[in-house]
Amino acid sequence: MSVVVPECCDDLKRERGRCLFNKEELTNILDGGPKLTEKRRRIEKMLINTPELFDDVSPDYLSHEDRYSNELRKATQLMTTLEKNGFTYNDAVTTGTGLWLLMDGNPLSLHISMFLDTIKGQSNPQQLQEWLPLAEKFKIIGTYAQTELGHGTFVRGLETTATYDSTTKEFVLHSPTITATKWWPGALGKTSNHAVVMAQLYLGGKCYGPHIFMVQLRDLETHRTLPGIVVGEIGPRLGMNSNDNGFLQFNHHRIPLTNMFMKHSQVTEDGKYVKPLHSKLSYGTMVQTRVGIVYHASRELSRALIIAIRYSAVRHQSEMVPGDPEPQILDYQTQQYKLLPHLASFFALRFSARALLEVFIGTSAGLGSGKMNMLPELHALSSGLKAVATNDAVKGTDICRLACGGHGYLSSSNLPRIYTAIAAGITYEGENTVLFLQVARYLIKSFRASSQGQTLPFSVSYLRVQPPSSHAPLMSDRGLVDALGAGVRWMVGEAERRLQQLVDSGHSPHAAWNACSVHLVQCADAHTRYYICEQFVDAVSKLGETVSSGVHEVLRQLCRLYILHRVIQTAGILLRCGAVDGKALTSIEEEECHLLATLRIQAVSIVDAIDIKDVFLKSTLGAWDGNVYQRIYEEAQKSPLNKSDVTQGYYQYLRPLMKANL
Ligand SMILES: CC/C=C\C/C=C\C/C=C\C/C=C\CCC(=O)SCCNC(=O)CCNC(=O)[C@H](O)C(C)(C)COP(=O)(O)OP(=O)(O)OC[C@H]1O[C@@H](n2cnc3c(N)ncnc32)[C@H](O)[C@@H]1OP(=O)(O)O
Ligand SMILES: Cc1cc2nc3c(=O)[nH]c(=O)nc-3n(C[C@H](O)[C@H](O)[C@H](O)COP(=O)(O)OP(=O)(O)OC[C@H]3O[C@@H](n4cnc5c(N)ncnc54)[C@H](O)[C@@H]3O)c2cc1C
Repeated sequence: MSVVVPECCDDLKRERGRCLFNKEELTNILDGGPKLTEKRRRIEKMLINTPELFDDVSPDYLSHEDRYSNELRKATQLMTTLEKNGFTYNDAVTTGTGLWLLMDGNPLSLHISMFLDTIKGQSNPQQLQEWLPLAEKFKIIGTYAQTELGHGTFVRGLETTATYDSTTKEFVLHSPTITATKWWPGALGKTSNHAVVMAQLYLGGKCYGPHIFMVQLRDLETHRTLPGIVVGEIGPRLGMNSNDNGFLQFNHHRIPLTNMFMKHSQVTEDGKYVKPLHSKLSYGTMVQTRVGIVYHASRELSRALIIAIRYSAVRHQSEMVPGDPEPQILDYQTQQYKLLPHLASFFALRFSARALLEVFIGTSAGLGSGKMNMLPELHALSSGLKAVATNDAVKGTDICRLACGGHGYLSSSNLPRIYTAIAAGITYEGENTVLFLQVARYLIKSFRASSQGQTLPFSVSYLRVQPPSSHAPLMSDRGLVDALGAGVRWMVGEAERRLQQLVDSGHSPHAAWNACSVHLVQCADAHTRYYICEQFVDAVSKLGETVSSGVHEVLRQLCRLYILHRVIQTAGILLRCGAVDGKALTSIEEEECHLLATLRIQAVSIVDAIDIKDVFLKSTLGAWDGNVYQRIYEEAQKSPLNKSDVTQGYYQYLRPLMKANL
């Protein structure tokens, strides 16, 4: 059946006709300015004009091995296309385009992110000069091998050892137990010929804790595994199965002294240890990746939202008024309640990701001149935002899937794949509960420091024991954000009180910490969300002076929805600490419903402004033209089961069953 694709279906035409703001202006804001929009579109055009980057057959129909090879084919093609056209792989990552083409995890992603970032951030000048050009030109291909079968979260508990032998000036890498096997690193199984490996440094029989080493794993000509190394792939996962997550064991494998990354700590030829300025500087690559993940999560959430909101404008179901035509499902308040707060979250995360990036850049510049004081703040912010962003992206993506009813469960909607890929983000790069507990540690320390009269860093300054009282009217954006801040202060104060009470009653501080950890995680989550609200309000108010009134109004409404929704989610705490009363909550609930109806009118135009092209959305439900049913039907025709009317399975199994005398 041939498809006549209308320019765009009537429903979407009508939706777009109601747009009251300048879409291009909103696109520019999301990209970070018109120049960045223009650059992103140039990259997209170049990629769209490279047919080799697209799948002929859906990866769903490929074998495990073919999925990997197909993705590797596209990943290498992507790198050469970028290079030939004067772009870097970073350009493809920071615009999202590259990651979207490589739809389900790709075998070069660890190379272009954590492997290169470790070389840039952990090398001394000689190492940088030696390794960076090789890695940038793909002469060596690597990954980040830290997690082991027995330990992922607890980096200090890693078992892989790197023992210095001063007689040969080498480190001996060894995996003493099965649990010391490196397990999970992306691209480790079959792609990488090098890895940066986290191992316990031993000098003269003493352990100096985890340090990073550059290790060659495979021969650069034959790609065969080197002696003393066992490496392979770990098998199918929930998602991202086109990556070759791998395992790695060392059997007394020797590497030169100069292969320990020596920017921050050093080992001399005679085996002396030189301490770093801060003990956690070797965790820098993780921090940098967490910053990137906040952007990544917001982008993936936006893809799901575009799909679900366009589909909700095209899908008609049931009767709102008996006898009337079936309405667009987006007209149901419950559907708006499912989707629009997540749309607001996407904007909130995007502005917060930008603010975090600035903190990261500022802190990194400080580290360059020996200033370590911003490191705890960066660690807490990046941990909290990584956790909230991935939690919300996963939840939001699943809500988008559910909001599309049965068709959201179709692989061709692309929602399952977006979901399984981003779901891994809750676990990798620091499991979210664990990261929240790191944030909580910072909150409690800050709260205690404030009681002793110390000045607090900016992200926690609102926790000070005697904060200035809020002058903003409660129902203003600022007033509600101040109320949320008061709620977090109350929660942290309460956590501190409970901790102290447990210690006073004879518990060790560690036992007390564990006994309060559910509450502590809630404090960290609430603190991070307060920070996000602040960033959203600040960004919208700063933009107010520079953008047109239509765009400003949309941003103001989204920001308001985010705050109202957050207040309702936190109602219990806010009532307990007296920051709001029942009457205020009732009016907030009513206002939220009102705002849903207002935002619904322009919802399609808002997701259009996110400006993700169909080839990157890869969805039968979310395409720009809204031609949903034809696309779903055509995708189904591609199923290999439809190649013949009667399948082999019929002759092999079904027919014998039907003929059997049961
Ligand atoms: C650029 C990318 C772009 C886009 C991304 C897109 C897609 C994703 C692409 C790639 C990602 C794919 C795969 C992911 C790869 C991985 O998963 S790699 C493995 C990641 N592993 C982890 O994250 C492990 C998590 N665990 C930890 O980080 C630590 O073990 C810990 C923080 C939980 C605890 O560390 P310890 O050494 O045990 O700490 P401690 O002795 O208890 O001390 C705590 C004190 O140290 C401070 N601290 C901890 N970490 C840091 C840090 N990074 N920076 C600064 N300070 C740190 C902490 O605050 C405590 O300080 P106190 O003053 O309170 O003592
Ligand atoms: C798709 C994917 C890709 C990955 N890529 C890489 C990679 O490239 N390189 C790499 O080195 N690693 C990689 N990892 C590993 C990843 O970083 C770890 O899985 C992650 O750090 C969590 O560690 P874990 O698996 O040991 O979980 P655990 O730490 O065993 O967590 C299990 C449970 O225990 C809880 N828990 C653990 N510690 C605490 C605590 N202190 N307090 C309270 N609760 C706790 C957690 O909250 C969780 O509920 C990848 C993982 C995945 C899923």
